[in-house]
Amino acid sequence: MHKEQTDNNFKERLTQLRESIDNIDNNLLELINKRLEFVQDVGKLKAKEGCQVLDSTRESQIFQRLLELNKGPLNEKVLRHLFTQIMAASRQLQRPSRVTFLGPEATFTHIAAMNHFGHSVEYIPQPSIRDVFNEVEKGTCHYGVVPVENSIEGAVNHTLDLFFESELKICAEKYQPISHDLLCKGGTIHDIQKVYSHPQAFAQCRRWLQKYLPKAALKECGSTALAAQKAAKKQGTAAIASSEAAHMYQLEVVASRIEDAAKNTTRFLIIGKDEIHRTGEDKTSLMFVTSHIPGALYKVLKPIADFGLNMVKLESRPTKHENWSYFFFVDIEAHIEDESMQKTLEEMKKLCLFLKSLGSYPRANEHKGSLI
Ligand SMILES: C=C(O[C@@H]1C=C(C(=O)O)C=C[C@H]1O)C(=O)O
Repeated sequence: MHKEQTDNNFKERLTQLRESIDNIDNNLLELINKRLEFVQDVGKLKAKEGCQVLDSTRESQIFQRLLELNKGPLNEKVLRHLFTQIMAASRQLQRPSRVTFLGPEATFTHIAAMNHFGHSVEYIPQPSIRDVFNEVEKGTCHYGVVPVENSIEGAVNHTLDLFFESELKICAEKYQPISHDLLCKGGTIHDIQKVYSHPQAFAQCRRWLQKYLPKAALKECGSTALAAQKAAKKQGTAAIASSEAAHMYQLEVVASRIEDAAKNTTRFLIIGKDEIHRTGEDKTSLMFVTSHIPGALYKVLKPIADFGLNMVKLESRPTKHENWSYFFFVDIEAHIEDESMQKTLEEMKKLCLFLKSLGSYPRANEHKGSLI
């Protein structure tokens, strides 16, 4: 076949396919707008009854249903991303919501928040985890996002401690894969004399730094995003931060994925004032203090096993009121409305000096990586 003929065939076929895509897009647009009209009606109903806008239980059920229905080629990650954005736009239409997070912008907490709530909400950074709690408590923001544990470094103690004083509830959890890049304003790796980052990021990239930048001075900062801001101001300096930070602070990525261990993940909590209903795949977080008697912790945990519940986390923190006395934190795979959980709590309460539930919320899957 002549080249001209092949070109014409290609163009014709491309035009046909694109026409089909345009038709689908027109239908999608119409359907999304129809969906939003129903969403507005739901919003009016909720406003009348004084109900909250975000219904995590319903959203989790929507994801479960769509994932079962999906036959591809759309993959799970992209499906989740698309519907996160559609639902975020829906919530925003019912009532504009404000989400606060441990800032500044482009921290991993910000990335986790955007992956959870989508791009349609207003994001407000805070200088500390305590400020995130305060803003949600005061009601200036509807939800807060804070880190609670990292797969390599362990618990974020400050977050755990703040739950003692706070009446806020955990409304959701989010696992965010953490990947570090080396960012700088320009030039090459050979020009870098100083590297800024958060101590945890340094710890996570130790071997890489020893190999490629053994002579660079390492300067600790309060967050990887702050490190990026600093590196943006001076040539010859770099930051270890997210690729999102590169984009936000106009830096170049000199080396990507420089962390020593793959599968580095941080678990974030979404805190707020909502009570989240049962989905069937839930987690409940509890905080308690045991008495100072032999076997106290063993006895308090025993009902969890007796009622056949799965404990997925146990953490301890000093109470700070009395030396060598501890708060314990446990996560259990159940909802507080479950009968087995109710019975477990009844038994545990009898054996604790203090016990409170930090909330029941849908269990997140650790392997639903980030897309944004
Ligand atoms: C539309 C609703 O409000 C919100 C938006 C949802 C959606 O877009 O499907 C689902 C749950 C709520 O977080 C609803 O409650 O049904």
